[in-house]
Amino acid sequence: QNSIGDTSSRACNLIQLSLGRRLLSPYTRSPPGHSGASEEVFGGVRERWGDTKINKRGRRLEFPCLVPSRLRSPSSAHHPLHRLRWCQAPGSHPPDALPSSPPWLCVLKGIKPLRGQGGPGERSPACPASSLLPASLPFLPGLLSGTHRLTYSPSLAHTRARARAHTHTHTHTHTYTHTPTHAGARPQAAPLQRPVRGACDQRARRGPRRRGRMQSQPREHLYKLLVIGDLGVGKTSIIKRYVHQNFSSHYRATIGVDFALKVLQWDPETVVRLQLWDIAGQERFGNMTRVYYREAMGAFIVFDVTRPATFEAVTKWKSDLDSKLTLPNGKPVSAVLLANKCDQGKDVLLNNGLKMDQFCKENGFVGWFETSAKENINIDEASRCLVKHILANESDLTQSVEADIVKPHLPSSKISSCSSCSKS
Ligand SMILES: Nc1nc2c(ncn2[C@@H]2O[C@H](COP(=O)(O)OP(=O)(O)OP(=O)(O)O)[C@@H](O)[C@H]2O)c(=O)[nH]1
Repeated sequence: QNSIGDTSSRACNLIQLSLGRRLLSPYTRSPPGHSGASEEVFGGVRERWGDTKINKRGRRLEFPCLVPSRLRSPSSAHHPLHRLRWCQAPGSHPPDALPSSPPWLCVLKGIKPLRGQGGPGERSPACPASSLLPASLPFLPGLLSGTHRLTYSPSLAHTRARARAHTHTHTHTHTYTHTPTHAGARPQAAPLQRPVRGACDQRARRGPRRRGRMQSQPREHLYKLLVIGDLGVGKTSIIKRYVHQNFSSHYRATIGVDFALKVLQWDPETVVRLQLWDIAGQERFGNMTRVYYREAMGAFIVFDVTRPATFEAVTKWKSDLDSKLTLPNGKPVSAVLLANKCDQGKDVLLNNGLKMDQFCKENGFVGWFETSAKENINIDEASRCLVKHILANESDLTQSVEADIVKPHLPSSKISSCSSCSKS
């Protein structure tokens, strides 16, 4: 338990949330009268907490967890990754509106706004009552230190909404600080050790359409990817290999969900950040997958080539995914099939590559790869295949949003001017 400050105070509100292997209990509201800011390093995240602010009517607002204003951007409330949310602890004074100016925006991670408290969760679109969503904790450290410029493509849903409002789509740019010290910034994987099989549907275009931009800033994409499959097939090991370049033969079952971040330099102009959600194999039998799947852009479905039963479960995982998650245009999210543990040489299932191609076609996978987390085989390739399809999907969606917009198109002779103006 990681409580902060005066926990005996009435105002202290400890919220615990178990995410994956962590027990998160970071949110303790400051006691009344406490107006200073404290900092707590939590899960590698340096957070400010306990600040108070006096609003125009002299009410003191208390914030259980705060992030610096430099994270604010027009899109931050809808940010698919950081899930910046407005939130307040129960019993504290609700603000009349979201603070419109710096210094603070509240960040919510896995906290469900309480109904009946008059809290902003009921009033603010930035904090829907259903915001019980695990946080992107591994991503915040990078955001809170160093200097970095981010061009952020908003989530697809958000793009669509903005496009409707403004009749054109665009990216948002905001500045925040960043030091590439996290694991995602580590060097790329070593080259493959042996020829491997697999296939990636090549129909996806090479990447997002380039748009004319004033300056050549790197474009950043943030994508949530799911890694799902039966117990013990090697999901965690694949992520560990991909992100941290290590492997352990020790098996420890994932509980709930775990997270990791991988940063890819996609091309000289594009950086892709992958938020990998490692979902416990046992979750298919629980109710949480719907929550975990939310807003994901792609998925790896993993099976163990040494255990045919895990291959049989692949179709169940895929239909679970498709029934709970679709892109804004109603299409299924891109999914890549990983036949893991191919180093064990028992890949009878895969001896006929053609059959696997057929299986993927029938079940809506954009590709399949024989992988080994142990020997680092094909993991980078599988990821590139998935990202390529996600980028292509995003590009298609942006275009369809643009196509949806109805622009008035009148012949010039029929363009009427204001009658009162023409009278003069
Ligand atoms: N030989 C071999 N063993 C592997 C490979 N990948 C994972 N393993 C082993 O398989 C076992 C299970 O791996 P995990 O990565 O924990 O499996 P998981 O799918 O995350 O399991 P859950 O968290 O329970 O869903 C561990 O003992 C790993 O060392 C691989 O590519 N080759």
